[in-house]
Amino acid sequence: MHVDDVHEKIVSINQVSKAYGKQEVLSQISLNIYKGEIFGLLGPSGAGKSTLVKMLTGLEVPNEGDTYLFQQKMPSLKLMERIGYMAQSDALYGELTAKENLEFFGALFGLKGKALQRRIDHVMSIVELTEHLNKSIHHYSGGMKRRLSLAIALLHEPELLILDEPTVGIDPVLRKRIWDTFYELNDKGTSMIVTTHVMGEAEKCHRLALIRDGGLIAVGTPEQLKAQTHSSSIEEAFLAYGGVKA
Ligand SMILES: Nc1ncnc2c1ncn2[C@@H]1O[C@H](COP(=O)(O)OP(=O)(O)OP(=O)(O)O)[C@@H](O)[C@H]1O
Repeated sequence: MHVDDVHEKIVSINQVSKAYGKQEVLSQISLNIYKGEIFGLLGPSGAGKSTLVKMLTGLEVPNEGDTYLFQQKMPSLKLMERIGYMAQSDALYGELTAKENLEFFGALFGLKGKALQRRIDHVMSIVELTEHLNKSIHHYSGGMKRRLSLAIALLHEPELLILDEPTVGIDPVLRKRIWDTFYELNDKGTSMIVTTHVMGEAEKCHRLALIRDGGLIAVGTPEQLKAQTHSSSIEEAFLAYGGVKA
């Protein structure tokens, strides 16, 4: 993280609540995220992580409260160019090849010609799918689809990446490589919000929000969260804050 970036707020979530019918999924969430951070949202399945990140992308709107991205109120179509979003379920065209999918999404972001082809080569090499570029998505495994979704999120070099469980179904060796890439992108100035229920992944974030039953139970650096609860691991800290096993 760059010291100069520390106080530039890129995400502001103010008293946000969301319900689906009678089920309250998010309750009075307030949170700021700063430029240059790799920020993790950690919580068990169903805690509300996906719903929260969908609000940042404009795919969901809160019942109460508001969210700001780059200091502008969401939802806002023009902010979409500045973010790369990787949803939890892959939004890919199964009958197309990986290359055609990348070309489609690249075009949405105004990329074309040689510049687009260069970006496609680059992002496919990051996720180690270069040799599968011309394969139809029907023939991709679940992990390959995840990696392609990540490649698409990286394609237009967004300044903020919002990644919903980016490494689910990805083996540990490639997971490490992908995290190395996250750090490289972060060094070059990309901010990141990553949801996870994997403790080891949470430890890699600069700051974390622990979420349970739609509520924020703690926010801090992994070190702070451990120190405040006299824990030796994030898992222990999460339990100490009243979380259930993530
Ligand atoms: N469109 C929807 N309609 C009704 N209920 C929903 C909808 N989307 C999410 N929910 C419910 O909201 C709760 C939170 O879901 P969400 O996907 O945000 O959790 P999560 O923390 O991302 O979990 P996971 O890690 O399993 O994806 C769950 O109980 C889920 O069933």
